[in-house]
This record gives sequence, C-alpha cells and structure tokens, in this order.
Amino acid sequence: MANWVLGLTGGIGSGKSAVSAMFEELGIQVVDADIVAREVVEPGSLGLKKITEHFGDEILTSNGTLDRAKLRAIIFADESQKQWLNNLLHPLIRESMLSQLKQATSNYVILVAPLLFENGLEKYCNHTLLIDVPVDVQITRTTARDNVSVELAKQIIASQMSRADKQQKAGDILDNNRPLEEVKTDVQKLHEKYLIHSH
Ligand SMILES: CC(C)(COP(=O)(O)OP(=O)(O)OC[C@H]1O[C@@H](n2cnc3c(N)ncnc32)[C@H](O)[C@@H]1O)[C@@H](O)C(=O)NCCC(=O)NCCS
Ligand SMILES: Nc1ncnc2c1ncn2[C@@H]1O[C@H](COP(=O)(O)OP(=O)(O)OP(=O)(O)O)[C@@H](O)[C@H]1O
Repeated sequence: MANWVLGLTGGIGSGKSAVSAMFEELGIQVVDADIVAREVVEPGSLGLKKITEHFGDEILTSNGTLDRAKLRAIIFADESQKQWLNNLLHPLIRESMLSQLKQATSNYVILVAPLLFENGLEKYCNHTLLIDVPVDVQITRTTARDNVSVELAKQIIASQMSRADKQQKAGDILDNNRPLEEVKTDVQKLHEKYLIHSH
C-alpha cells in the first residue's frame, strides 16, 4: 500500500491536471479533489439532495444533474453561499479522498487539490508540490479553456490563497509557465526524488 502522499496544488488554471497526468504516466496513482467533488454531487447523492433543498430545483439541469455553471456563478458572487457550499461539500470530499488514498498501491500516491493549503489538507501529506504560474497566465488559460469570463476568473482567484503564500508553504515549486516538454523533464526528476523519499 502506498502510504507516502504527495500533495499537489495550485490555483485555478495553473496546470494541476496536466502535471498530474505526467505523474500518472510514470505509474503513480492520483486522487483528484475536483473529480471527487463531482462524485459527491452525483444524482441520488446526499450532497445533491442538500444542494437542491437549499437552492431549489432551479439548480438542476433538465436531466436532473447539478447545473455547475449556475452554481459557480452564485457562489463566486456571494461569499455566504460559497461558505454554505464549502461547509457541505468539503467534509464529504475529504472523507472520500482519504479512503481513496488508503486504497492506492503505487510507490507513492498524489493528492491533487486546488484548496490543499486553504483546507489544511497538507496534514495528510508527506510533502507538497506547487504548480506555479503568474496570475495573468492563470486567467488566460482558464478563460481559454472554460466558458468563464475574465471577471469570474479573477473572482475565483481572489477567493483562493495568494500565490506568494502558497509559494511560502510549498515543499517544491514547479514553474509551469513553460512548454510542457520542459515541465515533463522536471516531473521526471521530481518523481525520482519522491521514489527515494517514499522508500
Ligand atoms: C461551484 C462548482 C459547482 C463549479 O463547477 P465547475 O465544473 O465549473 O468547476 P470545477 O469543479 O471543475 O472547479 C474548477 C476550479 O474552481 C476552483 N474552485 C472550485 N470550488 C472552489 C471553492 N469552493 N473555493 C475556491 N475555489 C474553488 C478550483 O480551482 C477548481 O479547480 C464546483 O467547483 C464546486 O462544487 N465547488 C465546491 C467544491 C470545491 O470546493 N471544490 C474544489 C476542490 S475541493
Ligand atoms: N505549460 C503549459 N503550457 C501551455 N498550456 C498549458 C500548460 N499547462 C497547462 N496548460 C493548459 O492550461 C489549461 C489549464 O491547465 P489544467 O487544466 O491542467 O489546470 P488545473 O490547475 O487542473 O485547472 P483547474 O484548477 O481549473 O481544474 C488547460 O487548457 C491546459 O491544457
């Protein structure tokens, strides 16, 4: 069983998914908070029931799944609604992630979470890695990928820990403001280091 855990973090659009896919190619299992956050609100889940009770049926799409774009617009415009959602989902996400981490069998396992430091999840990690890009690159990449306005991207970034604070807290920092091929070379070096640490 893998019990050495690497916490991988970075703000929205920093490149966590791109970098964690590189570790997966090297045979390392990944538990991704954003994926778990979708599992805990699947149709029939307690999470979705509570959200519907709180926001009404308008928060569902016509086929009964969560309307994520609608909920995103609400919570990043209203701090108290974001707090309500965080209070509901974060314990559910944490519990599910911890059980998935326990089941991992690779040499070490990666916990990917945008809010790793914000939510104190580093206490479950032996080491942390920050995927680091300047804020303007976060905005460019997020707005190019999602149906998100520059204004909303800025609001989401403002709701997360500052880049400087994350740099302070991180064990390692990976500069992702470079071609992915260069990043991959660094990932290979980090992987070798983590293999040694985890033994
Ligand atoms: C609001 C929701 C429905 C929007 O869904 P959507 O598919 O548009 O975005 P997705 O879930 O892929 O998240 C994209 C990014 O937004 C940022 N983000 C999401 N939720 C939060 C939050 N509560 N606080 C700060 N940033 C957040 C993260 O950087 C994340 O990687 C969704 O993000 C959600 O359920 N958020 C609450 C759960 C949560 O905190 N998830 C973050 C991982 S623990
Ligand atoms: N080094 C890079 N060069 C160019 N584009 C990149 C690079 N790294 C990631 N991207 C692109 O930037 C976007 C954001 O990357 P990715 O989805 O990996 O970020 P993320 O941190 O997982 O985002 P989120 O927190 O929003 O889920 C994607 O479209 C991805 O293809």
